[in-house]
Amino acid sequence: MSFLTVENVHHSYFTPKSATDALKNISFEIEEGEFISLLGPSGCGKTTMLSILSGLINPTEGTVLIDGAAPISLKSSIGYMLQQDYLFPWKTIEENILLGLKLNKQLTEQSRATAINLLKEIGLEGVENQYPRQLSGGMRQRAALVRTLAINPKILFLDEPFSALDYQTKLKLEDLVFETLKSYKKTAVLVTHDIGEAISMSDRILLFAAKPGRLYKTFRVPDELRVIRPFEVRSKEAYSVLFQEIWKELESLESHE
Ligand SMILES: Nc1ncnc2c1ncn2[C@@H]1O[C@H](COP(=O)(O)OP(=O)(O)OP(=O)(O)O)[C@@H](O)[C@H]1O
Repeated sequence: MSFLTVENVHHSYFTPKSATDALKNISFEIEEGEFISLLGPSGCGKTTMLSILSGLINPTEGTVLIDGAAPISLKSSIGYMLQQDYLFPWKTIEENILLGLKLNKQLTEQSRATAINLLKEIGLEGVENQYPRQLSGGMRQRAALVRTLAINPKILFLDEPFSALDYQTKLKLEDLVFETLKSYKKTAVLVTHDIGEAISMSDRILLFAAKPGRLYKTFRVPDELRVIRPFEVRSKEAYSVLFQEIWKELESLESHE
């Protein structure tokens, strides 16, 4: 059995006057250590899918299993990286990165040392006693990544974590997150609007279509691109070929709306 399985998931949002089919008949699997991107036009259900995968909402129908368990039962071992870093401004970086461990009752001398070491690995040595406002946006997102990794999550959900950053910082952070997740062999699901980001970071890309939200097509990123860092991927011929292919699919989806 795969590490993560989604079987016949259907989700509708009900209001007193209407029902929206946000997701219809979704099935896919993710292997342990895989990096998957969810890509698609606005309203195709990416956020809804991520909320279901992370146990924030229950699907109207269907099942999700992560390592054999329902997402809701894994709450303390699910990691998030979001568009905003959600660091607490009144806490130091060290207090912020240890927060998840504290909440999960996993804070020990050992886990604290591991978290501080991660901070060093990610290039933030010496900022432990600083406050978030003293750091740049990219540094804060790196601290948020350390806070997430500190709890040693089984899986990470990344919801457009780079979209609020300037272009150069975004490219640098894509590299750093990619290398860090690969070296810790973490399974990750990224929601993004950026085709380039999806190709350069993922093993596979799931393209969703809207109205109703559905899994339209899966793209496997060529092996030659999966073994190099995201920034380098962007200069390869195979990257341009896949970019064009996905671009055309997105255009045809939008023209059918
Ligand atoms: N809480 C809600 N109540 C009612 N309808 C909702 C709710 N959340 C989402 N929807 C609808 O469900 C559909 C899928 O929304 P969702 O936010 O999952 O898509 P998305 O692909 O993440 O969009 P975007 O890229 O714009 O963030 C849309 O039609 C949206 O209007």
